[in-house]
Amino acid sequence: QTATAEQPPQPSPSQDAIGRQPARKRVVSDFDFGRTLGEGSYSTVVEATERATGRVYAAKILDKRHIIKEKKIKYVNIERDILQALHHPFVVRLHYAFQDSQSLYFILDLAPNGELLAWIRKLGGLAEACARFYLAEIITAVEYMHAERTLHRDIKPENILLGSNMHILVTDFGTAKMFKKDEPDQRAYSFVGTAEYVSPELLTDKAADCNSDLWAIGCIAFQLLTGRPPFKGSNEYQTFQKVLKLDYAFPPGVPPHARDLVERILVLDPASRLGSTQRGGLRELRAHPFFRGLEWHGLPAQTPPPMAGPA
Ligand SMILES: C[C@@H](Nc1nc2c(c3cc(-c4cn[nH]c4)ccc13)C(=O)N=C/C2=C\CC1CC1)C(C)(C)C
Repeated sequence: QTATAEQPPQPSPSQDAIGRQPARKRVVSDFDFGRTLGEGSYSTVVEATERATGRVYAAKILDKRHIIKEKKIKYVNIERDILQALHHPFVVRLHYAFQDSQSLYFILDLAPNGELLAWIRKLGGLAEACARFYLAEIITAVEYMHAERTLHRDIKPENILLGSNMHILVTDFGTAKMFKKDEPDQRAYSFVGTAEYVSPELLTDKAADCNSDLWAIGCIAFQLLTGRPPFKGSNEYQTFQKVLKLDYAFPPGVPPHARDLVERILVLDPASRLGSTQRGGLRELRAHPFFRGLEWHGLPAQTPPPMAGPA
């Protein structure tokens, strides 16, 4: 198409105003699938390179027959809808979704620096400045989800990934719950999370709400500081007993402010937890002395402190 002097080139009908291609439906053959990154209960996550652009993503692949046999279709649709609805720098983004005869494919952000859990294990916990920074990012991400009427319900260090810039990407919404605007009872009754992070109220009256995600944040805070979750039994039942009895202890060397923050969150009565919905929500955590000096605004634009283990 040649542009004459007086007539600028008109974008051809297949191009939109600024010459961009409209988003074309992707198919399996658009991608080369590579190494396995993680295994979920009903899915595998592998590296996926888009042939046309060379862009590298993560592909969550679900076997359709297995999903149908296990009656998980509802959960898969819930996860896709929630991933499509959430837009935040600290939440993994869904770029494309498609299927072939055997599988469903979700094409998502790749988190090249893997799971936060791997870093905690490698370093035996994080230095106070790192624990502060990453706890603040986790609180920011969960606060955003709660503002979008979404409970994650399975927050844990293996679901908190690290992007190439070492900021967090929260993932695994297969067990999340998004409430409708006018839904009166913002509590969910259908799922129990991972034993080490499950809240006492979920074990006693099966009801999970924002305060249950807050409890998990308290468990993660302990683990960031000490390298291990607060409640860990030799089996799931033992772990549940420890949770119900608030049976945990700090190892020596945890700074007093950090210890105080954990102790104010890991409270059996959900409403009495620092950051509970009854006390005004997660924003209450920002004022705690442990976060003194941290700039809460613009975390995605800040440079994370270099990953380091406890002194
Ligand atoms: C939590 C998940 N594990 C993972 N899910 C995702 C990863 C991921 C990456 C590494 C990794 C990268 N480098 N080294 C390790 C290790 C585990 C990963 C990623 O990059 N992008 C999106 C992901 C998930 C999105 C999808 C849930 C919606 C489980 C264990 C369930 C498979």
